[in-house]
Amino acid sequence: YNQQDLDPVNDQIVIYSLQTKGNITIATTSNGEPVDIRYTSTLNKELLNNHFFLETNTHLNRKNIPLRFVHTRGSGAFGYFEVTHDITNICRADFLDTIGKRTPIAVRFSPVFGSADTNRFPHGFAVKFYTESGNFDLVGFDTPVFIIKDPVKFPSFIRATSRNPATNTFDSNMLWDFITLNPESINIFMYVFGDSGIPKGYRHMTGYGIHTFQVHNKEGEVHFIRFHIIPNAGRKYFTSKEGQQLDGEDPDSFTRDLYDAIACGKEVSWKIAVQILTLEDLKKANIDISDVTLKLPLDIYPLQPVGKIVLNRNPINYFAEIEQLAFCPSNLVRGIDGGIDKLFQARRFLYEDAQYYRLGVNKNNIEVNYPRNAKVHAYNRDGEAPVRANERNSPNYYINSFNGAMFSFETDRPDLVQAVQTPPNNTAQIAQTFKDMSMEEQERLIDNIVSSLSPSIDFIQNRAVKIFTEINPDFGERVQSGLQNSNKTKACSGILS
Ligand code: HEM
Repeated sequence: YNQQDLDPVNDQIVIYSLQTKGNITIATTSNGEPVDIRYTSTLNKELLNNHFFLETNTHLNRKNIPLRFVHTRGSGAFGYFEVTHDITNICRADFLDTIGKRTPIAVRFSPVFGSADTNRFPHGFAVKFYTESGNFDLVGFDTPVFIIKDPVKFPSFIRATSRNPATNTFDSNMLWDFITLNPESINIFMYVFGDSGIPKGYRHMTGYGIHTFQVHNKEGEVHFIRFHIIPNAGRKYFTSKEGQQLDGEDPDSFTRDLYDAIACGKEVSWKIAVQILTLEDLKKANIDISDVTLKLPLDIYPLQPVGKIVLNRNPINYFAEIEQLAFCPSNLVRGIDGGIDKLFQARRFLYEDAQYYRLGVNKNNIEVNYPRNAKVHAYNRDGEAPVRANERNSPNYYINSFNGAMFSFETDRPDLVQAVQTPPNNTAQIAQTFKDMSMEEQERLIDNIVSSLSPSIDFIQNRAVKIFTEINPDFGERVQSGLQNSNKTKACSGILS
């Protein structure tokens, strides 16, 4: 075969064989003992003396680790971030300090729920920057807003959008009960049910950091930014029909497209830009700038370019490099102080907790998570593998008198501002989003809402229509008429003939 004629995804294993000359090595047990070919058949033989048989089977029994309970399926790749514009006047992070400077990155894209890439729900866009002062993780979505403002509602949202505990099916009553009892969530669903709900593959997907991050410069002055990640391949989307068709034909279509594009040497890149606000802007704004259910108006706070991200390497081993990737909003670097809202505060420790359960307490010692460009000494030792060199023979406590690692002191490091958070209030923004859509776009939005809402019970539908009417009477009326014309599920209609 000629490698140029082979498909990077379909023929990966064939390409591997072309790139290797003969068998790569002798097969051994994990202990390094060569496995005799006679051990590969066990018929009429003593099993307990066959270490190969025992090891391959008992290892298989332990193959799976806990999955991420959200964003379970994902695709990832590696590359670099390059600074294209100077923002040292607002942020002292060293990976941003020189135009042209490159920092290695890992990226993972993920549908929040479901088993298909084309699922009409938000998608995750998470970037790990391996900077010289530790890893910075930007863990965002493809929507500019989040579902809720108060983190105490997060578990309920996850449960309401998960399978019904009795029927084990997705449940329209649960979803729309949650949405209508927490109407601030409608802002994100304007994107989910709107034209930007299903990106045309990850290369065309936009990313948003969503939170308002506090940053500071060398003088200790604070500013506030929102991150936007804009695809150079252009923002493109699938319609519901296209998405459903692709879901049936190839649930891995985005994963395949990303892998293929990188393997075929296509430019896979995004621009990173930020909206910048001063402390004064924050104080005088007539909206809660820290509210993750609100986007910040681009005409008032325009985008300032910062850099670009380029993906140019596919994972060599999916489990090692993507499944074990662990993004944490608490992975911040000097100069980026973090989101100023309560939801970000919750995320700071809940990701860490999830990953202790999923990957173990030494998750940052796993190669793909290790802050490889920084010098690490955390005064953490022992625990579940991997422990790397376990901080060798250095002193294991602080403060100590024996040349153990010392703490730094950054003069002018500002405290995180305490945003006063009001109850969510984003109706005006939702109304504006609806108004800004063309008639055809509104039609598609309403069709998608109706198809999701129509299996719900009447009182939930009525509650939804009331909220849509409050947003815009025409919106409410059109959802209601769509519901009247839809075929509501009848009793026992799920039985296949
Ligand atoms: C209270 C609010 C939230 C909580 C408690 C929460 C919790 C979690 C947890 C526990 C995980 C799995 C982590 C792991 O096992 O590696 C996760 C994944 C993720 N979350 Fe959140 N989340 C919240 C809000 C958000 C928001 C606002 C965004 C976007 C701005 C977001 C984006 C993501 C992404 C992209 C992933 C997948 C990361 C990956 O690819 O590994 N989450 N979330």
